[in-house]
Amino acid sequence: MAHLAWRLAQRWCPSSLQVISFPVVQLHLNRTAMRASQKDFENAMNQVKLLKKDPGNEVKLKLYSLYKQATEGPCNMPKPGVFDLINKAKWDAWNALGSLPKETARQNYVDLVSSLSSSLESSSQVEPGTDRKSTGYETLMVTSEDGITKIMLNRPTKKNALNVEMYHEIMHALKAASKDDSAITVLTGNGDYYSSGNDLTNFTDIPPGGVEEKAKNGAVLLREFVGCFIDFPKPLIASGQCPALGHLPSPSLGYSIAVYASDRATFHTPFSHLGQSPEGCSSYTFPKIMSPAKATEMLVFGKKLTAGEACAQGLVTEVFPDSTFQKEVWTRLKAFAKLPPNAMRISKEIIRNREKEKLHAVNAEECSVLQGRWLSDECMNAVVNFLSRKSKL
Ligand SMILES: CCCCCCCCCCC/C=C/C(=O)SCCNC(=O)CCNC(=O)[C@H](O)C(C)(C)COP(=O)(O)OP(=O)(O)OC[C@H]1O[C@@H](n2cnc3c(N)ncnc32)[C@H](O)[C@@H]1OP(=O)(O)O
Repeated sequence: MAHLAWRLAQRWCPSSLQVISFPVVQLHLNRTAMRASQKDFENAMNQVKLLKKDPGNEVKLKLYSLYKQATEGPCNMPKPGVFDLINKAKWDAWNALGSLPKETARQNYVDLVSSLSSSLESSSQVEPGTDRKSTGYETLMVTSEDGITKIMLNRPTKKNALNVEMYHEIMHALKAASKDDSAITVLTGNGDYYSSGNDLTNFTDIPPGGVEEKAKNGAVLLREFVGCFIDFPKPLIASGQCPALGHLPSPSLGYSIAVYASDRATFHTPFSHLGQSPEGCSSYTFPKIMSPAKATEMLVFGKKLTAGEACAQGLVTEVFPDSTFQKEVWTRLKAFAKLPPNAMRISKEIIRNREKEKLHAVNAEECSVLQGRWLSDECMNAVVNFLSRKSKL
């Protein structure tokens, strides 16, 4: 119903920019006479994150375009290439709003969310505290409270696999967190996986330059992504209650000053299974943190570690019982966040700085090796097997 309503709602009345009358939408016409405040807008953004059912791509595009129009005004970004399907769809949706005033876009956004909320139930499955200050990301929930910026991967139905958009959004969120007034930053995941690593569908949309161009772009993206972790100036904590697979564990484990895991969490870097090779500087940091022999088991043979094993190996700082995980970890984080922020920054700097150059060099080398791996039959077969539902990890 909401879906249909919003198809109709997209037919703007050019003069007033109000929506054409339709039962569900009509309910909101009275509200369009009012101006949504910034607070209403922020509340609506939070509400979107709590929707239990996915409202579908069409509505999500509408929400995206209204959000962009409300916050940035008319689209003046260069149009993405035809093969960049997702970004092109987003660009088209935003551009279609033309010169719609920011205030009207804000009001329409609030009305759209209100209509969705009344037809789709709100979720009760998100972690506490996530509704306080979300910031319009598509794949993340970012909140900032009590001196802590929390970046939560938020594609739970895809086990928080990192699609290209998520790579970009994490980089953006890290850059924003490095400048905000929080003392510490926490990286976590929503749902039953901290992350399932690189989204294997990233391998599917091949640009005009073919797989070679795809692999080259992938290596550039990965290098930049890992570089953001290397350069991140504040204390960064990875907090994981559930399995962490592949990609994200390595950069976030290697550069976090603390890793908290529940006794349900596992750590798995199955690079060889996928015809790939270590990344996130894990080829350098893991043998240093663990031992070369244990790192080999993990990075070459893809041995999965329990949280307890990872803690014994020094990859994880501390393991908490699953039932009390959130409470215990957040009590601790809140205490840390009260420490003098500059002192923490400087302490992190002195620990990490002498390694920085080395880490950037390792990152560059790993990305270059991976670029070759992505073109190999071993890697292509593994991806095809997953995508054709023949294999899972
Ligand atoms: C040239 C490319 C450029 C790319 C850009 C840069 C890339 C940098 C890459 C750096 C190297 C990274 C290495 C890694 O990350 S290795 C790890 C890769 N991950 C995997 O192989 C995990 C695959 N997933 C699974 O094995 C299982 O899904 C899992 C065990 C995680 C969970 O199983 P479960 O049965 O509980 O759940 P489902 O399988 O039903 O999953 C639910 C839906 O989520 C989708 N899903 C899950 N993980 C991924 C993934 N990694 N990529 C894409 N999609 C994923 C799954 O397909 C289901 O979707 P549907 O509901 O639509 O079926």
